[in-house]
Amino acid sequence: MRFAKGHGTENDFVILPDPDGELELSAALVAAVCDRRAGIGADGVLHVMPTKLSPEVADQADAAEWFMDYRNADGGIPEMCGNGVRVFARYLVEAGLAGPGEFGVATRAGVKRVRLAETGDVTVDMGLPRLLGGSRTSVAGREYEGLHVDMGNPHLACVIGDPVAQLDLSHQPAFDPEIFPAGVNIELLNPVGPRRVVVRVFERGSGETRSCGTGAVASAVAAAQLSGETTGTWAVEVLGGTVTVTLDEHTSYLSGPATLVASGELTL
Ligand SMILES: N[C@@H](CCC[C@H](N)C(=O)O)C(=O)O
Repeated sequence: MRFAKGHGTENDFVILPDPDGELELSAALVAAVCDRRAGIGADGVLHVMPTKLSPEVADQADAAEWFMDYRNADGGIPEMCGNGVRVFARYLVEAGLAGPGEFGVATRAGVKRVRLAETGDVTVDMGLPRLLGGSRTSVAGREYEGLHVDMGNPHLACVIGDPVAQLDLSHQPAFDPEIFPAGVNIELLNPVGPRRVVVRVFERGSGETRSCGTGAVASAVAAAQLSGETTGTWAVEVLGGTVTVTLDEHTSYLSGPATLVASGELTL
């Protein structure tokens, strides 16, 4: 099986091209590939499928030739991955499956338009975040309030007073299973300047990651709400670098680097 490896601000992915839709991608296979000791190691898998051969998104085939069938490291199947779609776009262009410039990618959260800039950054139109009220988490015995933000996938974005650099995110933070019956991605953030935040993320199905694109947008939304703003551009510092989030009345955009680092043959 051919593979490539890539990352967006160190949110890393194994890319599995499957142009004929032949790969049986079980949860066990995904978990084995993502294993950082016995596999290649990654936060998730980007399974590259022709949209028209993928029944769950075949209705998107007119707007997007390729479907990002994203899987979490534990084999779970989430709706969307913001950094994943940027790395997916980079792969499509480098593999000659899409022309440079702007195009659509099919996802379980609908078609996402991506744009590759000459600078190397990839921008994705992430759609309008949905604000669904408040909830709480607790990390190592400390309770935090947050905002429930739906980015296609669920987020709880918490602006906190404690320095995020000192948090212990080695265990799953608690959350309310009545509000998040399918689990949730949890962001903890400190505003550190005008429209600038530092964020740590505990991802559903992957644990703490060094970046999360949907989480970066959810974090910007939470920071914006705190400062009484609804539009503008936020710098979101994550462990793996910095991404940019722009909020406007109709949608949100996520921009940052997306890089391929390896390719080869997988023998698992
Ligand atoms: N890293 C991703 C989000 C991946 C999915 C998430 N773990 C979930 O289960 O919803 C991103 O960049 O958005």
